[in-house]
Amino acid sequence: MVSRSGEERAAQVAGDEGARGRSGVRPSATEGMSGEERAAQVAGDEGARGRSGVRPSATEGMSGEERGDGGARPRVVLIGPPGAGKSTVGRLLAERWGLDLVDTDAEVESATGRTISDIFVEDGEPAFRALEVEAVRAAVRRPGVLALGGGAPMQEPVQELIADLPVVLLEVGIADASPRIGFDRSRPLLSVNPRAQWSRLMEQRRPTYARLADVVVDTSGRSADDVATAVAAALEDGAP
Ligand SMILES: Nc1ncnc2c1ncn2[C@@H]1O[C@H](COP(=O)(O)OP(=O)(O)O)[C@@H](O)[C@H]1O
Ligand SMILES: O=C(O)C1=C[C@@H](OP(=O)(O)O)[C@@H](O)[C@H](O)C1
Ligand SMILES: [Mg+2]
Repeated sequence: MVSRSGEERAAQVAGDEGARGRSGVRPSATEGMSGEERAAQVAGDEGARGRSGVRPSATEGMSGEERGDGGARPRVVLIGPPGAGKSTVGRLLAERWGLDLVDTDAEVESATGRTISDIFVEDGEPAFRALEVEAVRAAVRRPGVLALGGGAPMQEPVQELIADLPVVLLEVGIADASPRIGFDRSRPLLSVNPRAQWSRLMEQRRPTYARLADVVVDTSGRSADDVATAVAAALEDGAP
């Protein structure tokens, strides 16, 4: 874990660039962008991203009743690179807490009856990203542990949907990610030149991951069980 004292965490939460504002309201990701940049961002072109901030959540500060969801929300949202262990640690946390694991990749697969790879190959990435947003939209109204796919937090609607939830970034470097995921074909974005592709994607994504995270837990050289313990401890320690 990048262990943060309550003060450091508060600093992160209050920071101008990299976290929510003092009011808890995050600035718009598209503020100040040209129409083209905005369109590229919505369409999933990560190259056009990198501006700071995301839109304030429409539901931030609302009661469960006002949101119309009875107050159900995930206890934690796990984000991070492929191979960070989001799905695995998510399952361990769900078991510990007696909650459901909601994994957006699994939700997309069960909703469509198709694998992520098939959706990418047959319909293209934008089709997958649209399904992913809908999976997150449904998931944020459910109690449980929410594990996102690695690319989900790059989508602006997803950033809005998770804006007022406790977000934990699971960090991992290429050295640990590589043996973990084996760079097989189940992750279509990594099917060609996987190590270079992983590194390129992470270079683009890291600033966004960091900005969205309330807590960062380093998973390198640690078992999934240790990581789950660190996440639970950080949350019990007063993270939002
Ligand atoms: N901390 C860890 N140490 C070693 N292996 C791990 C760890 N976390 C996950 N794994 C393994 O790495 C692989 C990828 O994990 P997964 O949870 O699917 O990652 P993600 O959902 O972040 O892409 C799985 O085989 C899992 O068992
Ligand atoms: O990084 C990405 O863009 C993706 C990560 C995958 O999830 P994991 O991060 O759980 O492997 C899955 O959503 C899809 O293959 C796309
Ligand atoms: Mg996963």
